[in-house]
Amino acid sequence: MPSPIVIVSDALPGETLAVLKSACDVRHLDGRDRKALFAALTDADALIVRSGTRVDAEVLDRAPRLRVVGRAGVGLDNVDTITAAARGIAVVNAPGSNTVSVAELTVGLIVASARHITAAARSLEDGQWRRSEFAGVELAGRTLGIVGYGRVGRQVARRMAAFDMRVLAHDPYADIADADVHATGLDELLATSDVVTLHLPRTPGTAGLIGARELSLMKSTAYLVNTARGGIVDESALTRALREGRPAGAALDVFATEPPGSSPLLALPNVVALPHLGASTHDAQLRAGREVAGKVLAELAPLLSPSPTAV
Ligand SMILES: NC(=O)C1=CN([C@@H]2O[C@H](COP(=O)(O)OP(=O)(O)OC[C@H]3O[C@@H](n4cnc5c(N)ncnc54)[C@H](O)[C@@H]3O)[C@@H](O)[C@H]2O)C=CC1
Ligand SMILES: O=C(O)CCC(=O)C(=O)O
Repeated sequence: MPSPIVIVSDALPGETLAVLKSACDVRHLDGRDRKALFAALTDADALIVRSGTRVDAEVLDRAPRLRVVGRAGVGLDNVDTITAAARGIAVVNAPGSNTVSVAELTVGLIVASARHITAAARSLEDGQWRRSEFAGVELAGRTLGIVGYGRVGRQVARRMAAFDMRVLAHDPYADIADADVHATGLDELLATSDVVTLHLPRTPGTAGLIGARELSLMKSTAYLVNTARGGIVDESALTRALREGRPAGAALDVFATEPPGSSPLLALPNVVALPHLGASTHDAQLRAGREVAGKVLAELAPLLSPSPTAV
């Protein structure tokens, strides 16, 4: 029996690739090259992606043999799960694999915002020594508002409570029962928080959740941190709001379109921008790779002989 064909269209750890190669014919390409992706999918049994490959109906149309799409990470907003389900294609991901990495990056962005770390570092690299301009604020005693109290939101709450912040959380679907975390409505959270951090998925229901009205509720001294998804925030409204100084600044790991090209957000002095690094630790990538490889091989089991290397 020929080995099943697995297309890998984003970067995966060597260990994951080795596991897949022990049982499958693994082919690499850059998933942003749609032409190459379409051509490779004609005889593919599995496709493994991260956030860089859009797996829409057009992609699935080109893949008549596809049994499984593996998402080496959490967010499934780049995969058309409805079309996949209608065609009997399994979609598997690795929930929890990168929770700690995203929470730790979020802590970094909160501290960087409160203390102007990136702007001050850039200024010194430019040969300037402007200490008073970069005076920040302490986080202790101030209020953190968490929108989306799932895996990442909870880990951020724990870590920032250790900074002695008062923690609010808004999540219509979660049980917010942790001591020292106060459940609130979204508007109240936006109006009272010194830092607002987003940890919810991008879905048709959350796209544009943070728009002009919501931003206008924030304090002029507050910061918005987004390590969730770009499309949750209306970027045009955010650009206008940041130019007007309400909120005071934003730290963004994610953008509505990635890479964000010439987004005006990148040129604003009160924006800290990263190239979607929340899950980019060796630890998280190894966990995500192991989990997704195991799940993909399980879906391919009927095509495998002899049985695959255990993962
Ligand atoms: N920057 C990065 O590299 C990464 C970003 N992410 C993003 O972070 C998001 C959260 O990840 P997890 O915590 O693992 O997901 P999760 O599924 O554990 O938590 C998401 C929470 O959002 C809540 N939620 C849904 N709609 C909401 C709404 N309208 N208002 C408030 N809360 C709402 C859900 O009830 C859930 O509790 C992912 O969906 C993904 O988009 C995840 C991993 C890496
Ligand atoms: O590593 C990636 O592809 C991004 C991680 C991410 O955003 C996710 O897991 O949802």
